[in-house]
Amino acid sequence: MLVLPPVSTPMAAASSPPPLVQVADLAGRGRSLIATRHIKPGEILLSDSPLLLYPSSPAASDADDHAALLRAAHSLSLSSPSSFHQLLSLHAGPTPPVSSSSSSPFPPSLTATLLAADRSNAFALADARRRVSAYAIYPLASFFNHDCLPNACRFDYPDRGSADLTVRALHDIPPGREVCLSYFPVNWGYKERQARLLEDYGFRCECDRCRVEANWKDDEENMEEDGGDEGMAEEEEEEEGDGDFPHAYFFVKFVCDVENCGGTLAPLPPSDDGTVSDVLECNVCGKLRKEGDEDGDGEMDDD
Ligand SMILES: C[S@@+](CC[C@H](N)C(=O)[O-])C[C@H]1O[C@@H](n2cnc3c(N)ncnc32)[C@H](O)[C@@H]1O
Repeated sequence: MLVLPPVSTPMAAASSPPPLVQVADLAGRGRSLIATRHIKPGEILLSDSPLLLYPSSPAASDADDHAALLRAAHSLSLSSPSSFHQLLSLHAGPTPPVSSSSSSPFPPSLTATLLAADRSNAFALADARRRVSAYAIYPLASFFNHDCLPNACRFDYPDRGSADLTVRALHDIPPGREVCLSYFPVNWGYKERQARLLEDYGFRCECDRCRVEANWKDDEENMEEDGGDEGMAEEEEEEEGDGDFPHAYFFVKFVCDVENCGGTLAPLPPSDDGTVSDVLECNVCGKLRKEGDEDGDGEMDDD
């Protein structure tokens, strides 16, 4: 991939990007984050604090969440007009059905913009029991585009009293390559992913994985949702080769095998002397797994 020059967007000028990624405009993808140098597995690409944070709960309806978002945005507009302006400069995709406009402190068009920006950019934060406890919008992490086979994933620790987010590389990333997250658990099937991306983010995904899975029959997709390669016997995998499932390696190495987890595993950050860790951590359940022990039995697997 080309090494792209930095683009001087208003956002890039307002908050200088951290050194490992820079904002660039990519055709058809808008603002994007690009690696500025070779990145090692597990390296922390950025740490970001929320621009806006509002509470939620498993019982909250969309109307409750919208009201909480608008209240938090209103406070921000009063306490920090520049941060509020920054919030309004984030990408705003499709506007969700406006359920709380009558109680909004903003005029209808601004309310719609805020709800759309929230839908495209908010990250759900979960408590220790993995229930949604808040939503947060981050000034830099909002520039990560989506890929169904991401090369980075986010970690957050709200149960430690922090809403900060860090993003770690899953594997080597060459300079100039775009860094992408998955906007939802990577084990979702093709149709579910496409529907969510269109409805909430307003685009059709044409990533490498989607191009392959667009040609799958329904039963192949079900196999992936049921655990993908994990449900596939090793002999079958060898017989079929990787032609129909070229991303099998990704699932084996980077998708957490804890039941109902769906998290992504990233290596722990490299040590101070730059040595890459051979321990991977799940960004949802926190499970640690040694590289080469993909079946999780504590023994090194054979090749
Ligand atoms: C969180 S923002 C990412 C930053 C955004 N590109 C921008 O210009 O600010 C999400 C939006 O980025 C765009 N986007 C993200 N991933 C994409 C992809 N794989 N292909 C095309 N557009 C994408 C969509 O418009 C989506 O609603």
